[in-house]
Amino acid sequence: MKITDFKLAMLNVPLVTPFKTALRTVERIENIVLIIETDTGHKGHGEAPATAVITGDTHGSIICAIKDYIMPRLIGRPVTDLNEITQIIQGALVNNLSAKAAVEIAIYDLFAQYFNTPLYKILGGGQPQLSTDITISIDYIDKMVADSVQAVEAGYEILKIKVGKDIGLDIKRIKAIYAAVKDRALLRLDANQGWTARQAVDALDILEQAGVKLDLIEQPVKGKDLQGMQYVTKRVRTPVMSDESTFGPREVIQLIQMQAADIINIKLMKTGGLSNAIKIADIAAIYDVECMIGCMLESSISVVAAAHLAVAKSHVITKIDLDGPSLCKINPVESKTCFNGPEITLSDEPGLGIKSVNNLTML
Ligand SMILES: C[C@H](N)C(=O)N[C@H](CCC(=O)O)C(=O)O
Ligand SMILES: [Mg+2]
Repeated sequence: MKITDFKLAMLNVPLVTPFKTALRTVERIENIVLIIETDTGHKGHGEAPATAVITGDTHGSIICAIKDYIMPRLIGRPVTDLNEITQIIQGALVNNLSAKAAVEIAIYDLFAQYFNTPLYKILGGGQPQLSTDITISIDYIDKMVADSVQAVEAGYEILKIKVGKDIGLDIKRIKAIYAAVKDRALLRLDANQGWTARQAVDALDILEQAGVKLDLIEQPVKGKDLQGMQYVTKRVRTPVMSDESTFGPREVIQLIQMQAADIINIKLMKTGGLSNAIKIADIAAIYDVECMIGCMLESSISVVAAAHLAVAKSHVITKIDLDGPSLCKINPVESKTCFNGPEITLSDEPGLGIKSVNNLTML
């Protein structure tokens, strides 16, 4: 099975409700989709969102990196040369991690299709069911409480509450949501770098003393502020998780050695795809550090790739934040993978099990 050609397209899917974090507000998914073609007629699918505020990647940079730097180096290669291909992808240019992720996802899709096996089995097997949390966007307190109650009534048992804009209001937001759902749902917080280290410690002290129990606090301080992450991790009882602080395996090793977080959030769009995500999961397992598998605003193309990885690495990936498809008004992907509220059930079709993708404009 040799790579012969590729197509790029823009995927456009409206969100159920605007997605609001400390960093940005988004109303629709507009992601680049890559379809890699082969001499056997098999097609591999990949996806890259332009999350410029986190990864620095824009639609223009993703298209240019795939079209001009990565894919020309892969045409003619057999997909079974997986390790050589991932080396070429990672070495084709620096940064551009979302573009690299899209290409790697499509290549792993084809690699598993070559063996006529679902990707999670190629990656090590496991039970193909996961249960994800759902994100509650940052908003007025009443709206966040109403959204939280609605999510619980829809079957979600873990809520990821966005905070990080105003520390005083954030404390009120969390207390109000906790009071409304505490017996029915576990709360995770994501400040998306919006607090200082002192603010984070003070806020978590206040919440802990008020009896608010939290599953974790994600990225309380700026991504580059590892000292700040370490300061918070040392002082609060709530587990601290890194997101914007850790992209690739080297950063994960440094963070673990500094004890600057308790948990690592792995996202394919930060690692540049599956090969580095696998390395991070293996490193974390060596150090006995738990991981979350997370996503950006992604549809079920790249989210399903992340889900296959999480199934295969469930011994270390114990927390699931793969709610991208749940936040969308429609699922543009035709496949047997099932998204039913929090439950994700992977298909046993070869590769990622993608039959076709709707809502695409070819580029
Ligand atoms: C969608 C996911 N639950 C999430 O919250 N991801 C964000 C970043 C998403 C974005 O801005 O596209 C995160 O974990 O920080
Ligand atoms: Mg985050």
